[in-house]
Amino acid sequence: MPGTEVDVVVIGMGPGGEDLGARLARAGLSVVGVDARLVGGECPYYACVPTKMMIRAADSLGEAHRVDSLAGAATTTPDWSPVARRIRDEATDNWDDTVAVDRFVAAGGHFVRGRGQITAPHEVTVSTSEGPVVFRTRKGIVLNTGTDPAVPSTDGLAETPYWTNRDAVAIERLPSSLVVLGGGPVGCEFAQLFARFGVAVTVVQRSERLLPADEPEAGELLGDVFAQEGISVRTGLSAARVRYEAGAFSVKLDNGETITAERLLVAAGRHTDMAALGVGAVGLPEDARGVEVDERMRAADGLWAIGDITGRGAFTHMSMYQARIAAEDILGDGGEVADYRAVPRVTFTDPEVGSVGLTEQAARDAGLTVRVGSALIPDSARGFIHKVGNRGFVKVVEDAERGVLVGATSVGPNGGEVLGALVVAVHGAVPVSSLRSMIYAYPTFHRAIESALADLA
Ligand SMILES: Cc1cc2nc3c(=O)[nH]c(=O)nc-3n(C[C@H](O)[C@H](O)[C@H](O)COP(=O)(O)OP(=O)(O)OC[C@H]3O[C@@H](n4cnc5c(N)ncnc54)[C@H](O)[C@@H]3O)c2cc1C
Ligand SMILES: NC(=O)c1ccc[n+]([C@@H]2O[C@H](COP(=O)([O-])OP(=O)(O)OC[C@H]3O[C@@H](n4cnc5c(N)ncnc54)[C@H](O)[C@@H]3O)[C@@H](O)[C@H]2O)c1
Repeated sequence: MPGTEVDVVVIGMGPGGEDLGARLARAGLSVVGVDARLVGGECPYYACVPTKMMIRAADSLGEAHRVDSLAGAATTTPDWSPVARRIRDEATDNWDDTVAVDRFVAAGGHFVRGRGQITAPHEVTVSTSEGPVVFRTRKGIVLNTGTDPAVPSTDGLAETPYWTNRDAVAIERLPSSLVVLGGGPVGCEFAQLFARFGVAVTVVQRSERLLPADEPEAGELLGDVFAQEGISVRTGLSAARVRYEAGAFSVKLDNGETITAERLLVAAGRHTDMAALGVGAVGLPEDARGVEVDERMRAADGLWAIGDITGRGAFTHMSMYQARIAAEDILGDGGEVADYRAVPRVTFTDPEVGSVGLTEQAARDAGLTVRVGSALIPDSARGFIHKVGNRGFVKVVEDAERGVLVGATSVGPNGGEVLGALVVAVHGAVPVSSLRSMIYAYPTFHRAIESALADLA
């Protein structure tokens, strides 16, 4: 097949691919953007934006329950319909990406709806509803294909109408009960928001605690908060068998216990099919979990990769960050190289769990001489004033030889916002002595940073 010659083909238009494609098109390159589903990717249609709208609503209910302790009495009548409406109308345009496609086209890009595959170096074949379309690239191909929900091979699960995040954000009606398989960020965010709407939620988490990628104190605290809110958290367990009969799931755990619920949500991580992307055509392993890239996002001659598939943190801000670096490289502008020392991440539970850089254990494993300090939010003036809902802490991890923070965690009300100061500290390698000499406004939650720094030992 001869194929159309263009400068760049972007396969998969997640947040980074959309941004990079438009940047290159605005710079005058001929750019083809390919997406099998919706331009913008997982984040606006199935992940960050709709889930944070759900959380915003659920947290308003959670906060209303605190009125009793602080300001009299409040009763709530939870109703999912405003949430469903907001997601449909304000977040996703009823899962229609016309606005995003038009934005890309207005920037000068050419959009093709279909599934792209690398079929040779500098060659992409797109399976469209009208048959295959071939493009040859002068500069190269950018992969931003993201991930799909990983579905465990649990006996019987595949035959059931389980939900993934893509189903859960589109529901019109709440279930009465829900089992969540997985206690990472996706499982924890969904578990709490549904529980706050009155759903009876059980989290089954294979690891020994929730949010195992974060500091142990964070997962332990969240487990306590979940228990207080009536969420059943079953750690160190996974499902051995799943059945769906008469409108109910029954989940047999590997300790023999059986849990029943109206719905089951799979939140057990993500996966990507490298073979289907055709990376073997440019000499990359098809059985890999992702695409390895250098500091300018180059994966092979004429191939760049950005976003979740690079394995550097499955976050929208990472996809956008890498997009900027790859775009500058493609345009020959030199530009910056990737620096992953201060990657921030926030799980939007209540309390929010924010972290940056290395955990204490990761810093020790890296051979650093580590000092840690922490401070509890309830012990701070603001935590005392806040009272109910004040659980949280700030923990800082110092490379004692250099006298700089290499990691930090901020859990609490607005924990993700407090994290901002800690990201500056880690990214800028601000000396701990300077951080200690700063003035921290009274009575803010971020004053706990000052206390955690004073605790460094
Ligand atoms: C429930 C949930 C909540 C989340 N919340 C947050 C959050 O609050 N903050 C945050 O930073 N991150 C969050 N994330 C992670 C975030 O969604 C991703 O990191 C983000 O979408 C970036 O992904 P990406 O750029 O790799 O591509 P994606 O967004 O995954 O998009 C990839 C695109 O490629 C397309 N595609 C795939 N294969 C092909 C192919 N062969 N041909 C053509 N097109 C293809 C897909 O259709 C898709 O549109 C959340 C994730 C989940 C699941
Ligand atoms: N706020 C945010 O930034 C945000 C929110 C959601 C997701 N994300 C990103 O999306 C990615 C995916 O998140 P996730 O929570 O789906 O994945 P994850 O891999 O972080 O967590 C999945 C959890 O499921 C557990 N698990 C796996 N198989 C299981 C089984 N069979 N039974 C019980 N438990 C099982 C694992 O122990 C693990 O802790 C993450 O990288 C995350 O950072 C980010």
